[in-house]
Amino acid sequence: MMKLKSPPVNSLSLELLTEFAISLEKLENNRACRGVIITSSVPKIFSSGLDITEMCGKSMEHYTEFWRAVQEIWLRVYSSSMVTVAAVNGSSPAGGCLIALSCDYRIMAENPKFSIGLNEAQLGIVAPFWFKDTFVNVVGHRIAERSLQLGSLHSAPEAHKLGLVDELVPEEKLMEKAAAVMAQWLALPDHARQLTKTMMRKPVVDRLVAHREEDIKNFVTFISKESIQKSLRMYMEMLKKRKS
Ligand SMILES: CC/C=C\C/C=C\C/C=C\C/C=C/C(=O)SCCNC(=O)CCNC(=O)[C@H](O)C(C)(C)COP(=O)(O)OP(=O)(O)OC[C@H]1O[C@@H](n2cnc3c(N)ncnc32)[C@H](O)[C@@H]1OP(=O)(O)O
Repeated sequence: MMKLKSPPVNSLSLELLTEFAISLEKLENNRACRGVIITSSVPKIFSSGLDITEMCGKSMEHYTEFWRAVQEIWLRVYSSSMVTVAAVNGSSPAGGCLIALSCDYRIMAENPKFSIGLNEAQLGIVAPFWFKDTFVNVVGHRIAERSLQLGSLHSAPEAHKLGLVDELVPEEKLMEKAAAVMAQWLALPDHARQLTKTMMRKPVVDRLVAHREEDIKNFVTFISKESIQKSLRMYMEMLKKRKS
């Protein structure tokens, strides 16, 4: 099991992304490990998505390093040879949702206060093509398009209805259910499951691998724009105001 632990809200900072990638690599290289459940040890939050402070007021070099780390974590989770189950035990916007979408199966706590989705448009930013592709592969083109254009965050019941999560279970049953799903998936021979996963996911993975440097350049150019920086600063202020 891998538990995200970066209070208060599990923002995906460069440090957390780097630790996450190292942990995944260790598991991937351990032949005895055939599956991983990804969850959070922060109450009510799976992950608040990418750490917005990493994308605000920093240098081009920093944005480059940060975006490479974001790409890396997606490539590792999405193309993992292990069975990956997301036990979504709290809200999961944007980058947090991407982590869950990249797993093989998603189980969410059936708490209507928890929400999940790719809400980038609400921040005035655009989900990159590989976020979009991952989303489309889970919910289909029409639902993904509407949800992305509106930057929707869906309540747990709504997310289940849309197919964004596979199952809802009472919060106290989440880990038990995740373990049962893992056992079901691990009952199959690894090689057949792995080859099938690769067949389904390879085109999307290859697309980023082929355009990785261009994607970094696009991100750095986009995020460095003063209008985008202003949107991000306003969003952070809104988060702080909402609190007080
Ligand atoms: C042409 C295109 C080319 C390339 C692509 C270009 C761009 C694409 C770039 C990036 C994609 C972005 C992906 C992302 O993931 S952006 C992050 C989106 N996340 C969110 O919108 C979530 C925001 N947070 C919340 O809604 C709430 O915090 C949450 C529901 C998670 C928890 O609520 P709660 O009431 O429990 O806590 P808060 O008081 O709100 O937060 C505590 C504390 O944490 C700070 N915070 C929250 N989220 C973040 C974050 N994602 N990053 C950094 N900091 C965050 C919040 O401000 C509070 O701080 P403080 O007031 O100092 O205590």
